[in-house]
Amino acid sequence: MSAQQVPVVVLAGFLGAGKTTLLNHLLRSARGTRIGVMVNDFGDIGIDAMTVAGQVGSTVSLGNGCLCCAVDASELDEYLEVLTRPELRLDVIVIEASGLAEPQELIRMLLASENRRVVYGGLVEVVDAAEFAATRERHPETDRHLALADLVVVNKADRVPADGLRAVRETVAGLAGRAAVIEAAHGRIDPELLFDRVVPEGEITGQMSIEDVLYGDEDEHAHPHAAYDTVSLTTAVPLHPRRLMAFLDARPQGLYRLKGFVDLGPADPAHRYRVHAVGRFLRFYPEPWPAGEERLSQLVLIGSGVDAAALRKELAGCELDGPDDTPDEHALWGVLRYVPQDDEPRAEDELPPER
Ligand SMILES: Nc1nc2c(ncn2[C@@H]2O[C@H](COP(=O)(O)OP(=O)(O)OP(=O)(O)O)[C@@H](O)[C@H]2O)c(=O)[nH]1
Repeated sequence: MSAQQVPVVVLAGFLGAGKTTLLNHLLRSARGTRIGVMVNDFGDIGIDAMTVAGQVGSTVSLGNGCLCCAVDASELDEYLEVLTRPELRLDVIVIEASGLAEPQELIRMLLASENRRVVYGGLVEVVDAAEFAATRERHPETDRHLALADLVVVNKADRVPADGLRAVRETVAGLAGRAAVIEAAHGRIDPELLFDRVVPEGEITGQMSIEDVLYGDEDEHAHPHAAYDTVSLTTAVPLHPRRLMAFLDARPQGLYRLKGFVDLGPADPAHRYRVHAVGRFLRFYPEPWPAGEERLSQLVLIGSGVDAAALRKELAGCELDGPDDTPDEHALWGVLRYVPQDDEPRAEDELPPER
């Protein structure tokens, strides 16, 4: 590897596994390491890009859609070109793949990149320990992703009992071959683990050879997107907390992931609420409205077999309907039940410090 080459690490894992959380931990704790970030969000609104703040001001959102579906690597190359400018002096670039990405495709694109200043730096797969068995059942390709990984982070260790965690770890280790497998809560891994695992040129660790990655059987790709729909919603009308909770409590089984920010209007004018749902897991993280920020609710919903029109209609029904539709003083309680308690980090703890 020449001295000028910047390793590009791919950070992948299924929807909601904790990629953004881990990335923010890295940005916060990798003092001295200059990290460039590319976020490959899924949906019209770049929620992830809004919640990742690069240390060097080099956060680039790849915009709508999934990078692994791009027909050619031109967009990726364009962004790599920007991030590898010598004046940025980046030590490493991390691409956070969308939760529905096919990491093999991303790796292929990186290996095929004509940018001489980058070198593939390995695949980090984040696994949600609590959802692992169910995700694997629905997505057999999980096994193939783990086989490609150089480092697997079994995240959300705090959400499963010790024996369950051990079982997940053993299964993951069996699938991940020679890759390192570590447990983490809230993505708190030692940054050295990631940045030292730069793969020497021409060699990919793990069980698959470089030929497997480059020329692997295309038909094997059961591409997860086909089965998933994304619904994005932006509204300047505040939402009624009680109706929002009724919607969330009754959300359809297929609606696996929901993320974004909501404005609860007069129920709490001082805060916006960051919201995350992953499977049946639901959390709200209140945070002061950033000064000068337009008060919007922005949500991305991802699921399979969901009725997009019905979801839009239900969400529209959560909007406050004129001055008489005012939430009473108890309306916020349902939301507050899902705000993490003191023993669980709040979203702001997972964000990098202000620069
Ligand atoms: N209890 C617990 N919650 C976690 C942990 N890591 C992440 N979370 C929460 O899980 C939710 C999803 O985390 P994200 O980091 O946004 O997940 P992601 O993989 O980036 O999600 P997508 O971009 O949608 O694929 C958020 O509410 C996080 O706060 C963890 O280790 N334990």
